[in-house]
Amino acid sequence: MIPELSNPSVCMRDPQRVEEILQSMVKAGSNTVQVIADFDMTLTRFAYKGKRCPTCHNILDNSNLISNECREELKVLLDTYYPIEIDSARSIAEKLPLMVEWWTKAHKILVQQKIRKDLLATAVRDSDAMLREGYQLLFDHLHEHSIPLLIFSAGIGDILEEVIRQAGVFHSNVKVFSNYMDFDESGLLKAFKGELIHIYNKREGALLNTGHFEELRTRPNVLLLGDSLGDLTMADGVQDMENILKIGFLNDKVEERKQSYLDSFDIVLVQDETLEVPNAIMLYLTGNK
Ligand SMILES: Nc1ccn([C@@H]2O[C@H](COP(=O)(O)O)[C@@H](O)[C@H]2O)c(=O)n1
Ligand SMILES: [Mg+2]
Repeated sequence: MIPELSNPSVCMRDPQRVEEILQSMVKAGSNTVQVIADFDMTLTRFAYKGKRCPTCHNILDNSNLISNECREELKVLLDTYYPIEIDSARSIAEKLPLMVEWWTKAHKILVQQKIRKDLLATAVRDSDAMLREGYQLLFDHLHEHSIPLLIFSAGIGDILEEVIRQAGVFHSNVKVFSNYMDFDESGLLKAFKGELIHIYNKREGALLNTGHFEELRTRPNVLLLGDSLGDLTMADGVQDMENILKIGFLNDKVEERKQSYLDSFDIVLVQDETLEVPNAIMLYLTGNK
């Protein structure tokens, strides 16, 4: 049906079920579809030429907006908590308080640095952050077809927006739920706004934004893109959902995590740095292929 579903990176627990969901979505029409995507390591690359690409947080960690001492502290946190984030031997319940601990400690350190708002764009420009290959087609195609794209990220909203702005794809159909920085009147970081979003409370984040999902009530068919099992709850605010197709990028610790990803996502993309498969699905749903 979609040749890209035979790519070597594609794994599916139940290809028949994927076909049924796609057919049902095509029948309903692309004007009933919305896309909900995670950002770090989903819309952005996990690695390029063998080197890890940064998350929103890492863009700051690696920048000169923070002191060397702070960089060291953030690195210790990353080295402590990232292995926990991807540890398949621990349950989400066990990991959740540790993830809260990670985000809380990191944000506290960042706030102490009095980061300047006007320097964020330079930090992004100087970083190694990269959207996945095929991003232009995905963003532009969704925009051309007026399909809403919600980017739901436990990263840093201000950085995320800058990444997509600099890539020229922050179109009017894009909405972002994330952790936003709060600056004082002189433009120095003083706090993070609102409720913290970490990788395991996206359901709560979604339910705090019922207004957004209410507006999209006529779009009960969802294409979900994520790289963490926590991303599976990003669509929990969608009202009267009819179909959901869940695509998961499995970037790291592939063998240990493959089975749980296959059990949870409809399509698993193993170490695939491109958006080729989501794009092929998008084109199929909009009748362009
Ligand atoms: N201090 C931190 C905290 C989290 N991260 C990474 O951010 C990712 C979350 O962002 P999403 O867009 O994927 O929701 C998460 O996977 C963490 O690894 C970080 O780098 N530093
Ligand atoms: Mg992610």
